[in-house]
This record gives sequence, structure tokens and C-alpha cells, in this order.
Amino acid sequence: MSGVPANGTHALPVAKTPRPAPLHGGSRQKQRVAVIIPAKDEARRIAATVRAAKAIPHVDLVLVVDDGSEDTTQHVAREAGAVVVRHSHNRGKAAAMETGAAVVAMRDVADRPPRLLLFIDGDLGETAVNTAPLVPPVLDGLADMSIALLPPQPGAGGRGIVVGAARRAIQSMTGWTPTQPLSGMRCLTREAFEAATPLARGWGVETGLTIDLLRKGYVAVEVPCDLRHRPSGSDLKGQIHRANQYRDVQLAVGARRVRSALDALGGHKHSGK
Ligand SMILES: O=c1ccn([C@@H]2O[C@H](COP(=O)(O)OP(=O)(O)O[C@H]3O[C@H](CO)[C@@H](O)[C@H](O)[C@H]3O)[C@@H](O)[C@H]2O)c(=O)[nH]1
Ligand SMILES: O=C(O)[C@H](O)COP(=O)(O)O
Repeated sequence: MSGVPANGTHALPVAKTPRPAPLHGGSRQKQRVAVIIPAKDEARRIAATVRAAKAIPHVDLVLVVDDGSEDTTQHVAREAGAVVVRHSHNRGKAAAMETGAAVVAMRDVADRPPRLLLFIDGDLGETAVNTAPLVPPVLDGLADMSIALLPPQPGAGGRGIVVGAARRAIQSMTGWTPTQPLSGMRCLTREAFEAATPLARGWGVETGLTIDLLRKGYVAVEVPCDLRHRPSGSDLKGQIHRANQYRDVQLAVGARRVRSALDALGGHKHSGK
């Protein structure tokens, strides 16, 4: 298992899954990328996010999953050029990611490699184009999943409680210490995504993804990306959001600890111990 900073001092990592072989004559098959944007009430920013996502090299599909928005997110996203699907009621970010990946799979074609999946948040606006550096490490077979490292965000009101809990859990279960364990901007191979399903629910999704993939031998890298999003403040709304994040992270981690304890028990039985 391994996870490494892309710009760290380690030797270059190698992804668990080799990339598609070159075609006859040596040219690499054109690997395409789908951007998946889970979005709940993002009407103000989704158009800029969609337009910027379309400018990322290798991207031929930008899919917005409207997760039961009460505003005009779906219409604005469609006008900006996204393919839009919608949950009739709000099901949480992880469910929107699963819906997005399923829709992309329907649009993948048999004679080409499945698209890489680039998940980004709906509130990045024009900075969404700066998730482009997440693609090359996965495209080139250095990693199975790349994770964006964001610069400090003006107005952020967090105290590091949820981030710290997620980081420590990932560290104890995988040996890797991520810098920004909750970062949702991630590029994955189809195989890695499938290996991590069913995803942990709601806000536990990133923590669960990282734990599950690293424990299965997939390789993650963190890549600095110059992104701006709408950070949660320190007001009541922000604190309630953090409480929900904390609950979902703990549920994701708890389920994985139980599973790993059961696996260990099963292994002992199997070996007659
Ligand atoms: O029920 C929901 C709620 C949110 N979203 C979308 O999910 C994304 C992230 O939500 P946001 O409100 O921006 O959350 P943050 O607190 O900013 O989220 C940070 O922390 C989360 C994990 O707790 C990660 O999923 C995010 O990527 C990361 O930016 C946005 O596109 C939302 O529109 C949904 O699809 N469904
Ligand atoms: O604001 C944030 O960074 C997230 O909501 C996590 O909150 P935290 O800083 O309290 O971990």
C-alpha cells in the first residue's frame, strides 16, 4: 500500500494497474477523461465550473449530477454545456458520485479504455480548470488516484477537528498520512473507482476511498492545485456542516475497522490459528 506526495522526495510511484498498451506503431490509445460534478444548490457557480472543466485537456464529457437541488442548478449547468442528470431528492455527495460514475460507464465504448474519472466540486468556478494537474499522474500510470492539495482558503473557519480525525484514521489504517484527507477533487481510474464501491456515505466518502484503495494496494498521490472554493465559515451553519462531516467520517472509519477486524478473524480461522 502506498500514498505519496507527488512532489515529495520519494522515488516516483507506480500505479497498481498498468495503463492501456500502446497501439500498433507505438501511439498511445487516446485516453479520455470524464469530469463528474456532484452539485446541490450550486446555481451561482456551476456555469463557471462547467465551462472551466470543459477546458481541461483530455476531457470529453462534463457531467453534473444535480443532487436534488432546490435552485436552478440543473438548468444553468445544461446551458453551460454539461450533461446533467438529477436525483429527485437529495441523497448526499457520495450517492451523487456513484450516479455520475454509472452514467459515465454507460457512455464509455467497448473498443476504448474506460474514461478516467475526475471528480470536482461544483463551487470551484473558473478555478476548476486548475484541477488539470490531477490527470497526468493517473494518465501516465504513476498513480491510481490523485488528490488535489488546495492553498489556504480565505474565510475558512475550520479548527482542524474533522480533518485531524480523518487524517489520523487514514494513517492508522494504511500507514499513509494525507495532507488534506477531505479533499474531494480526485482523479481515478475506472478500476480503482470500482474497487472502492460501494462508497462510504455522505461526507465520509473521501476518507473511505483513501482507506479502501490504499489497503487494496492502489497508489494515491497528492498534487498541488490552485483552487478556490466556498469554504465553511465559523458561523452556526459552518459548525453544523462540520458536525455532519465528523459523523460521516467516523461512520466510514468505524465500518472499515469492523471489516478489517472481521477479515483478520477470517484469516486466522482459515490458517487454523
Ligand atoms: O448533499 C449534497 C451536498 C453537497 N453536494 C456537493 O458536494 C460538493 C462538496 O460540497 P461542499 O458544500 O462544497 O462541501 P465542503 O465542506 O466545501 O467540502 C469539503 O469536504 C468534503 C468532505 O467532507 C469534500 O467532499 C469536499 O470535496 C471538500 O471541498 C459540492 O459540489 C456540493 O454541491 C452534493 O452533491 N450533495
Ligand atoms: O472547514 C473545513 O476545513 C472542514 O469543514 C473541516 O473542518 P475542520 O477544520 O474543523 O476539520
